Amino acid sequence: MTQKKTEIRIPLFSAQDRDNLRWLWSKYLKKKAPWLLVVMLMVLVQGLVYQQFLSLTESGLRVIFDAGAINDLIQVCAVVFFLFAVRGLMAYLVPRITIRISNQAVFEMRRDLVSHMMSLDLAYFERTKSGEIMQRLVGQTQSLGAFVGQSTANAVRDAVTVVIVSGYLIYKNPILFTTAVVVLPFIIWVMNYVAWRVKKGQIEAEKAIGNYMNGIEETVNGMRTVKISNQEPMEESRLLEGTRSIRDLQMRVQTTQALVMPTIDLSSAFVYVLVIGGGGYMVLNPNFDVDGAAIITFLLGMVMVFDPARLLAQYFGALNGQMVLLDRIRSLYQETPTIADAPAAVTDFDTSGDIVLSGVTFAYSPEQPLFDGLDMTFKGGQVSAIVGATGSGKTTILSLLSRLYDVKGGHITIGGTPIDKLKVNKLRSSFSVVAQDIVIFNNSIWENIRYVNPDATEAEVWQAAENAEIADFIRQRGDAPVGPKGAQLSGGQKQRIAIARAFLRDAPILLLDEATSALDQATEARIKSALDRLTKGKTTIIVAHRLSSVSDSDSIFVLESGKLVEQGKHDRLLKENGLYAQLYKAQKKGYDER
Ligand SMILES: Nc1ncnc2c1ncn2[C@@H]1O[C@H](COP(=O)(O)OP(=O)(O)OP(=O)(O)O)[C@@H](O)[C@H]1O
Repeated sequence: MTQKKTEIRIPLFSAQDRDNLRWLWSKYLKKKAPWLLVVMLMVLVQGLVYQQFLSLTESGLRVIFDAGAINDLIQVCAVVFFLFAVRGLMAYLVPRITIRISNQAVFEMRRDLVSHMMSLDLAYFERTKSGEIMQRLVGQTQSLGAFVGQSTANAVRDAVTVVIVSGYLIYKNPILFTTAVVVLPFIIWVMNYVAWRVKKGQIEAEKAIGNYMNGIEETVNGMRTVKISNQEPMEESRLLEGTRSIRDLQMRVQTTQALVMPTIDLSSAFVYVLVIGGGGYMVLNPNFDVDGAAIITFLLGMVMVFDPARLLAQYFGALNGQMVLLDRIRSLYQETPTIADAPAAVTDFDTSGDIVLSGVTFAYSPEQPLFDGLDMTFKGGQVSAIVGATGSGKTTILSLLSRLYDVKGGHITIGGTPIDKLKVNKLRSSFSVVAQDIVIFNNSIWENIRYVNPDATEAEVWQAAENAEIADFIRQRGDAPVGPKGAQLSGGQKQRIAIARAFLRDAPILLLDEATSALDQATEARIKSALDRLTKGKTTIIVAHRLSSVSDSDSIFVLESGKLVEQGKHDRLLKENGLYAQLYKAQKKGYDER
């Protein structure tokens, strides 16, 4: 059975579009209303100039046809020149104002987008392509800003001109004008078709551009893997495929938009013929009180209507594409953070107290539950370790403590205070974290360390660097930036920067996730003694695969598939001969065999 292909028509100016426009107006344009009013007045003057020009032309032509006084003709010419000078002045001032308004609106939109983006949960960034975010912050805001500024002002000017000149022509010769507008339904039909196709194409084009930008980011960031796996041709063809689909979609949008001009041109040619024919008939027929000057002026008026009408039609053709951009931009604002300060959030809590997880349930996605009633207590001021197989949920526990994600059930308390009753920034500032995925910025190592505490003194930063055994390397490299994402550094150097950050931050709770896994044993041993000094008296939670590095912890928690299966000190766990003992023996055997 063949499936009938049904095409979903995307509504033009849907309720959503109207709502988006209202939002744009109230958020970014309303406060500029006085300036917009000035623009409107100037635009009105421009339209009136055309009407006056037509009226004066008719008088001038009569002077010529009726062999009138030359002075009258000079007077008409002088006034026409003056009127166009006024129109020229307006044409200069209007863009000056609208460019200011639109660039300011783009600036405010980007500022708000960035600020809103910063408030969003980590989960948003994990499910959204970075290409899409960049596209909103860069291209879409720019394009929309330019459109609402200059293009819309021009469109209003054109609309005013069309209305005023048409009004004048109706007043002068209603019969001829009615004859001329027979083409209107045809123009409306074409415009409707164009607008719908443009909107549909623009939605697909925006998706394609987002995918393309994301592809570039992935390829550039993963160049090491690309090269080592000889996958340059594959990446090249992936990006080529992306550009190809953008080209095809843009061509489709622009080819459709290109229908506007010939439609208007054809319609105008038809109208001119009607006006010359019908107007000529009126002049020749004594039943009509119409002379040659009136018909020439009428024809001139029609030319003056069609030119702005053509631009106006183009504007409406593009407008639907812009509605798509507006919707994309607004959708980012509509993302709401779930991890935020509770209404009566407190700032004071006992950072040295126990960290308790009670009946914690959590899942990254409903299909894959991770914790289902997890109970754990990390004693305040002590060193606890979490061990277990890869994927058992160790890092997730650290993420839940700092509210990078919120628990789905149960609760976590620090010193007796539930963490969701604390101000989020206060909670997070109580942690020094050395994470598995270390983020390094393209700056000097020194600046990278200072990042976690911009108010630190120079001596404090150096002390932290000394503690993390990276100071000599800083002296060697000086202020040289370390490349995007720290590409010019080794894994161990990045890890030492992260450890230096933890020293510099010196927060009351330490979370160390595989903090020394990339270090050679000699460096690890040296850093370990410094870390021991750092962790002294602080609640410390260490996640480690190398069990020998956590064997002296006050308490060791053993996780298996999101469940706490064992807990205790190293010796006791060995005696119990459970999972920990198995893991420990397996690792020891591995070392002994080397
Ligand atoms: N951001 C995420 N979105 C969805 N699933 C995730 C995310 N982070 C981790 N997971 C999944 O949750 C589970 C636990 O991950 P977690 O990183 O906590 O494990 P881990 O014990 O720290 O592992 P490892 O020892 O390999 O670092 C894994 O199955 C992982 O695939």
